Amino acid sequence: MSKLRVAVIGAKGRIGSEAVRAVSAADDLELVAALGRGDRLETLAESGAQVVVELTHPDSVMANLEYCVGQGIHAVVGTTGWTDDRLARLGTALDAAPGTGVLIAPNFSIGAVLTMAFAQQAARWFESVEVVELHHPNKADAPSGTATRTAQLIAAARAAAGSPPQPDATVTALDGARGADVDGVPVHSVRLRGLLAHQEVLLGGEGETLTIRHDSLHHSSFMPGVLLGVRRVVHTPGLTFGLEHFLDLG
Ligand SMILES: NC(=O)C1=CN([C@@H]2O[C@H](COP(=O)(O)OP(=O)(O)OC[C@H]3O[C@@H](n4cnc5c(N)ncnc54)[C@H](O)[C@@H]3O)[C@@H](O)[C@H]2O)C=CC1
Ligand SMILES: O=C(O)C1=N[C@H](C(=O)O)C[C@H](O)C1
Repeated sequence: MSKLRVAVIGAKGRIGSEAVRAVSAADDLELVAALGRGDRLETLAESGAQVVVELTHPDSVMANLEYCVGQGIHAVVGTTGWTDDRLARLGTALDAAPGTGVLIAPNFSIGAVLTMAFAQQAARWFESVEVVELHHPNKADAPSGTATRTAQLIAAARAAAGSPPQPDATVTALDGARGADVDGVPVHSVRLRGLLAHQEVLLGGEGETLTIRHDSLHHSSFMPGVLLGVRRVVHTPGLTFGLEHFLDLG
């Protein structure tokens, strides 16, 4: 059986270099291109890439994806920075490229995907919920894509359950003291040398709290999700947002 031809953009980065290793080691995949900043996107089409793994920077990802989708190359995207406007732009590009699939995964690690699912499930049962994400200090953005998505899912679950706004009588003396507001859920970002990627969802009710915590301790934690995405995206036209759609979470 012929191997799936895969390219990585952002190949010298923290997660990109791990993806290059993981794709190269997979028996059913062939690494046909590994692009860094300044390399020509045309290399992707010339190499015959069927799937691109995009792991660059929020400032780069749109142009890279518009090129790939325009060429009918499927994409698995870990890069952050997704807004409704950007998703709409990508949707328009995909409409013009029927058969092409793009997976955007705010987080490729199974533990992080489960954290989001558990938080969504728990959200309606607690009065209060806050998200704390903790990352290495070289991270491009804050809050993390995972924390933003987690907060959005929690807010949607609370809205569906008819939950009232969270109790909070605080008068803040300094801007930012209560974190960023994502759909009514406070999100706090910590940047600390020594960390990689971590998240806590804190839920509070009468006389009890529940903490859901996930830690990515190495970039290898993201690779099973990247490889699953590569194998599945070629059979999944259109836009898929979230790796959970490729997992059977029961
Ligand atoms: N979804 C997930 O599970 C994960 C997502 N990420 C996200 O992936 C992105 C990259 O993260 P890191 O690897 O830590 O960053 P990094 O800075 O270590 O690597 C990014 C690489 O992309 C390159 N690059 C930037 N623009 C480019 C372009 N136009 N063409 C080709 N290469 C380009 C940079 O030169 C750099 O080598 C971030 O948005 C981060 O949040 C990171 C880890 C896991
Ligand atoms: O930049 C990172 O490192 C990570 N970025 C993603 C995010 O913003 O959620 C995923 C993971 O947290 C690691």
